[in-house]
Amino acid sequence: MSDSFLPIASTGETWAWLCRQLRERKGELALTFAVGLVAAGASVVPVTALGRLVDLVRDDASHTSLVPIAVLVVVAALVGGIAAGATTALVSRLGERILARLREETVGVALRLPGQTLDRAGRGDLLSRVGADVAAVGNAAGEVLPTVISALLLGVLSLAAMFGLDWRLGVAGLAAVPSYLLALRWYLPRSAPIYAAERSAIGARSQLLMESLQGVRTVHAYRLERRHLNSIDDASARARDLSVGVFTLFTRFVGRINRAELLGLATILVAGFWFVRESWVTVGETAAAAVLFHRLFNPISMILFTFDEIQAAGAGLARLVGVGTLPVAPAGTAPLRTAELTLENVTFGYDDRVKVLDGISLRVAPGERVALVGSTGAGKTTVASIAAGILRPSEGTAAVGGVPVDQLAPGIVAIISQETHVFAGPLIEDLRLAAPYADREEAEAALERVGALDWARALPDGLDTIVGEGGHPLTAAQGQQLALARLVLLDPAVAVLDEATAEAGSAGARELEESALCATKGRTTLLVAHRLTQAAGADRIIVLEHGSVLEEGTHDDLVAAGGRYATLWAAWQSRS
Ligand SMILES: Nc1ncnc2c1ncn2[C@@H]1O[C@H](COP(=O)(O)OP(=O)(O)OP(=O)(O)O)[C@@H](O)[C@H]1O
Repeated sequence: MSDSFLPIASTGETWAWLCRQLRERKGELALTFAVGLVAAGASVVPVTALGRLVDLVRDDASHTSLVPIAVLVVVAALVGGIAAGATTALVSRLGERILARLREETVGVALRLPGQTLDRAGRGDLLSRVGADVAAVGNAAGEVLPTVISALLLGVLSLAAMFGLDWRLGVAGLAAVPSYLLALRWYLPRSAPIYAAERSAIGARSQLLMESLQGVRTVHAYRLERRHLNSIDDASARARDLSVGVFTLFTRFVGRINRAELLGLATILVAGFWFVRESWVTVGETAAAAVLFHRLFNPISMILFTFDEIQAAGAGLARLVGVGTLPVAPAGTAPLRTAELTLENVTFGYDDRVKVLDGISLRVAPGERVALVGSTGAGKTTVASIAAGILRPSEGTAAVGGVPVDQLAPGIVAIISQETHVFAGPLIEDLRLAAPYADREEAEAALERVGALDWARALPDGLDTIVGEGGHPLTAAQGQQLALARLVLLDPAVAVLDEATAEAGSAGARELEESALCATKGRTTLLVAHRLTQAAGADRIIVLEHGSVLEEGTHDDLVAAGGRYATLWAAWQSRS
């Protein structure tokens, strides 16, 4: 599976998105910029004051003439300190807000993506975008960006100050720029592939480690320890060699930067010497220009050394903005007309090559309970997903009361799929996901209806017990009952149950069947039945084979007809 099935925004799209965000926050941006300028300006002042000081000392000025300079330096230091802190806070706040918006947009789109898109793309890609990519952009927004922006402002203002001292000194300062650019031109094309190789080697090592740990029983059983250790060793060695390569390259890059610094400073000093001899500038001005330039060493290095992080953040941003470019159908709003579920000539394939459903039509009357039966791979889950609006048919329609399911307001159709999820948190909140305003009595009533109240109350903190990942463990059957209780609270007119009891062992299965029956009483219900007792209790049964309807009728009719269902039923009875 390609890891980039979800789109990645182009550079143009990413910039356009970023500019839109910044335009929306013009005021905040202007304030950040203004405070940043004050901070940079305040840090340039003491240096120019130093130049003035040198000239005063050379001219044997009186002690009192030094006082205003000392005051200026102290005030500039205070203002600079405050403004620099404020700039960092403002830039990170701006960055964090934009990032929060991006994360909300991405998750918002991801949650409304059609199931097929997510299945094809692989959830891993999406998870790495909202996880690792958000972290990379967050790091840039919170730490790298404030440094870079302050450094850029300081760089521009320092150059301006050098030109302000004397244009010739400014030109001498500019002379170092080409060496920096050359260093970057040497480094960037070399660093990108080696960093990418290092990242993938580290990824491969983690993958190997994870596989070995997850499959540790198999590894022990087949005595594969040595072989696994050897492969992990090899992968580690590759990652280590690449890391050493990255470090070597970086050290050589630092050498080039140092060379550029040396060249710049030497140019200013030599040129300054000449300018002083020609009486174009004073010694103090030359000294100030040299210190201004020297003070740029740190900021420039910071910008250059964070280039990789900025590149990673840029790539992450493009991946996040890319998710936002996916077309997502707006949530439906149509009200319920009648609770009749219909599928008409529905054709569907997970990919373009194989048709999984081939022109299926079925109808579930209001309040009717219809069971779908068929061998593995017949297409039952696919039909259920289409009926619930999780999958969209390639041809035909799935509708409730004549309205396509994707146009219906939320809460009219609900599905309990094979993967019922217990969300981490108090059990009662898990229930309230379906109905946020439900009170404790309603939640308890829902649990009671599905026969789960007794065990829920018996949990260590009753309904307030933390369940889900890291919380009190629930059995698979309890998880199913919780899902059924959520369905009761949501109170949909149409319920689709896909193997709601399949998880349970045979002892608990009957109890779960009973829970499912109670939860769906009075609702139009389409039920994927793997246990034929569930089908036998339904009003009508539809037998699917190879994506088409093979038989349809009541249990008694189908048994009497002696067809596929009758064979399945006979086999089921002899087994049980
Ligand atoms: N996400 C998917 N991507 C590709 N093919 C899929 C996917 N899900 C199901 N299929 C294929 O579609 C066909 C129908 O699967 P479906 O799960 O609907 O059948 P089923 O009758 O519910 O089977 P089971 O009883 O085993 O759950 C099968 O051939 C299956 O391999």
